[in-house]
Order: sequence, then structure tokens, then C-alpha cells
Amino acid sequence: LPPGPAPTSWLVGNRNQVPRQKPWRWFQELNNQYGPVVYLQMGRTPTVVIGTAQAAWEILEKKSPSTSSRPRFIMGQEIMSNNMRGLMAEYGPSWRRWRRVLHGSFMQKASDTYKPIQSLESKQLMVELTKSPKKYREHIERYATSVTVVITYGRRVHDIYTDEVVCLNRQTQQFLTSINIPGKYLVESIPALLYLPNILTPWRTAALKQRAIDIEYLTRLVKEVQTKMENGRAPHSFCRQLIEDREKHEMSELEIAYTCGTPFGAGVETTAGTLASFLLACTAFGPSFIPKAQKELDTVIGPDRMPTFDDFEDLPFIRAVVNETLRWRPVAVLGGTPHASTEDFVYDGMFIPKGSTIIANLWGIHLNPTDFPDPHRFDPERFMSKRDYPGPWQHSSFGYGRRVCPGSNLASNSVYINVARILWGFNLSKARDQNGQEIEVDTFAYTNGFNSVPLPFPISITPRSAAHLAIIERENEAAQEEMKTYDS
Ligand code: HEM
Repeated sequence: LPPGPAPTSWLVGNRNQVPRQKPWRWFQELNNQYGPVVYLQMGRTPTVVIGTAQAAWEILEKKSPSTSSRPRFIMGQEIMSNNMRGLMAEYGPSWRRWRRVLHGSFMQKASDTYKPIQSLESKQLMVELTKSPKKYREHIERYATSVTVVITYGRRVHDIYTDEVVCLNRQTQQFLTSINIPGKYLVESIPALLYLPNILTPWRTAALKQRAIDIEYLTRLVKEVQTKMENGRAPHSFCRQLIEDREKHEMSELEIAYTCGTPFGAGVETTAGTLASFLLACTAFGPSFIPKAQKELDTVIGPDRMPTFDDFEDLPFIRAVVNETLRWRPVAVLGGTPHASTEDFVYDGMFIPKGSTIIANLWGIHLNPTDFPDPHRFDPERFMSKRDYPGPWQHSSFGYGRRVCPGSNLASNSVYINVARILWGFNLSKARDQNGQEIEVDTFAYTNGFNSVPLPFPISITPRSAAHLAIIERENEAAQEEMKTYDS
């Protein structure tokens, strides 16, 4: 077996040693102490923590036929979701069908068809940042949410606090996060408890209640799209596509409903959190990279128009800023949902048993000084030349193997277009207090959740010039006209 700390007891193994707060830091320490692959015993489940890009690539990419399943999530997947959420599904025919559908709608070429709405929503984000810069967090969340809901159901989101779809989805995600905490429920370690009657299992009741709420609103949203299709008023959307291709994919109405819930669950907090990290990096490290970024933008774009997707190839430094943002503070800090092995195998002389939970700790992988010297420093220059690093992106933000993030193109496009435009249009620096002193920010102040996103921080965001402001306003006016089609 790989090396690791001794378990504290036969029954719970190492479970009680795992810190409740930011366990990724402890995992990083273990990898520093024991090596790139560490073994833990979580209850009865063998668990492997990977701490380097190379080991993660070898295990999760090269051995992907045996390492692409998920651990059992009894509360979140089996009870609350009746095994309907593909993200937590075990590797098998039903996951494959779900994944094929997502590929068809989100990978490479398909994701290009969403660029127009990403561009339009980004123009609204720009104008919102001019009007109420202190509410930057609300604005980037509205951007990420509205793009997701337009793509999924063909309708916009104007207010993230009152929109019904957003509130219901948020409740679902919060419930899911609150029950998917390792060690919280005994039934996760002793599945035989599932056979007890309902009266003896009160933990089941709340999860079943949430399941009923989810089924009601997820199916209602699909029916709304169906009605719009019948009336000839449904813009193109993921949901409409699924309804049209229903027979080809052999999906039930409920499967369509849950599949449509996927982009919200996986794509909103990740995208908004990454953009928040970008703004935090601007606040903490701005003078070291913003001048170079703005010089590139001024040379290639100039002050008379905003950057677009067509400028992507001509903006190498902006692309480097995007990659560095994804590396510097990986939002899916533990590599997203863990993988699970479906066969015994040997890696570098170490035995990995079938049924192991495998965690690719992105905190350790991205903050490994061998691959990224001075790793906590935000430095886009790392991405200006090709380095010896496994995989297509030179970072590991989107995970590995057959489970690699199917929304990676959509997400990268959102990060690119907003990073390019925000750097083009705004001066970004530390906010100042009443005495005119700069307010320092803490680049480690992040949430403890499944996704780790920056806690609120102050930042100064002001238009670079009157000319930039005029273009931001003009572009937004035209964008609002174009987006009306999603409001009917
Ligand atoms: C910056 C934004 C994003 C980041 C950093 C990110 C990262 C990740 C990571 C690390 C995984 C786990 C991969 C693995 O298991 O090895 C994942 C899975 C996933 N992501 Fe993303 N993601 C982002 C945005 C999105 C978006 C916009 C979507 C919308 C379609 C999406 C959909 C998914 C789905 C469905 C999975 C589960 C795949 C499966 O289990 O087969 N993600 N993502």
C-alpha cells in the first residue's frame, strides 16, 4: 500500500484525523511528508490522496478504465437523488449515456454556440461594474447564473436573490453540500442501516423531502420549455435539445429534468468563484501584471472597442492570466468529486485496491513548488512558455480522465471574455480606507466548502477613461436589445 499516517482505530481508521476545516491543507502536508501518493483508511474505505500532477495523470488519466467511477454517496446520490445525478454516478451504462448527452452539448464545437450569450451577458456585467463596483460579487454571480440558465432553459436571470429557478437550485446545492460531508452520517460507513424502517432513520426524511422538492421544480422547468416549444417561442437551449432528441437518447422525462439541473450545480459557483479569484489576484498582485496585460490590450484592441472572442489568439498574455487564475486558486480545490477505482492495480510499486476513493488534491498539485516555483505568487509569466506538465492545459483545474469537466470550454470562455474585458476597461487596485490608506487583502481568506471561493474583500474598480466608459455603455445598450428574446 502507499505510505500514510497510522489509523487511530480499526473501526474509523484515519477518519477522525481529517480536519473539518480546509482538509486540502492537511492532505498537502501528508503528500510533502510521505510522497506523491498517500494512503488513508476512511472507515472501511481505502482512500488515496494524490499530491503531484504527474502521479494524478498516471493514475486518473492513463489508468482511467479502472479509476473513473465515483465512491458511493448514500445520502446525496442514493437517498436524495434516487441515483439521478450523473456527477455522482458510478461508472457504467447510465453514466455513459448522461455523459454522451453532455458532450454533445458542451464540448468544443458545441460550446462555441454559447459564445454570443456569454459575450452579451458580459457586456451587462461590465456596465454593472461601472454603476455599483462594490457589488462586484453579486454581478459576477448574476453573470454566471444567467449564462447557465439561458443555455439550459433559454431564459435570463436578472436578480439572483429573487429569481425562482436560482433560489430553488441554490437550496438544492446547499442541502447537497450539507449532507455530503464525510463522516456526518453513519450510514455512509455502515450501508446496512439502509434496511432499517423509516421510523428508525430520521436522517432519511429530510433527504427524501428535498428529493420531492427537486423533482417538482426540475420537471416543471422542463414542462415550461415544452410549452414554449409548442407555442413556437422556445429559443435554442440544452433542455429544448434534450426534449427534441429524447427518443435518440432514450431518456425519461425525469432523466431529462435532472440532466438539465447539471450545469447549474456544476457550473455557476465554479465560474463565479474563479472570476472572484481573478479580482482578488488583481487586488493583491495587480502592479506586477496588470500594466503588461493592458499594454497588450491597448496594442491589439485599442480604446475604441471591447475585446471579443475573435481576439483570443492575439492575446497571449491575457490567456496566461486566465490560466494562472485557474491554477493559483483552484475552485474545485479537492479535484471536484473524488474518483473511485473499479479494479486492483499497482502504481509505482504501490498497490491500490479496488473500491478505493481517489482524491486528486488540486491545492497540493497546483501549489507544488517543483511545478510552480513560488506557488502562492500570482504570476501569468508561468504560462507564457510551454513547460513540462502533463495534460492539455498546463494546469489541472478541470480534473482528469473520463470524468474530466465537460464544461471546461464553456467555463474557460466565460473566464477569458470577462478577464479580457475587465482588464481592458477598468483600473483595478486595492480599495482605500477613510484615511486614504490602501486596505490589504488576505489571499488565503477562502470558504471551506466543496468548492473553495474567496470570502468578500474590498477592491477599487474604476473605468480607465471616459472613452472606455462610453463604449461599455454603448455596447450594453445594444446587448440589452439582443437579449430581449430570452425574456419572453
Ligand atoms: C471554472 C469553472 C469550472 C471548473 C474549475 C470546473 C472543474 C471541474 C472539476 C475539477 C471536475 C471534476 C473532474 C474529475 O472528476 O476528475 C468537474 C466535473 C464536472 N464539471 Fe466542471 N468545472 C467548471 C465549470 C463547469 C461548467 C460551466 C459546467 C457546465 C456544464 C461543468 C460541468 C461539470 C460536470 C457535469 C462534471 C462532472 C463530470 C462527471 O462526473 O463525469 N463544470 N469540473
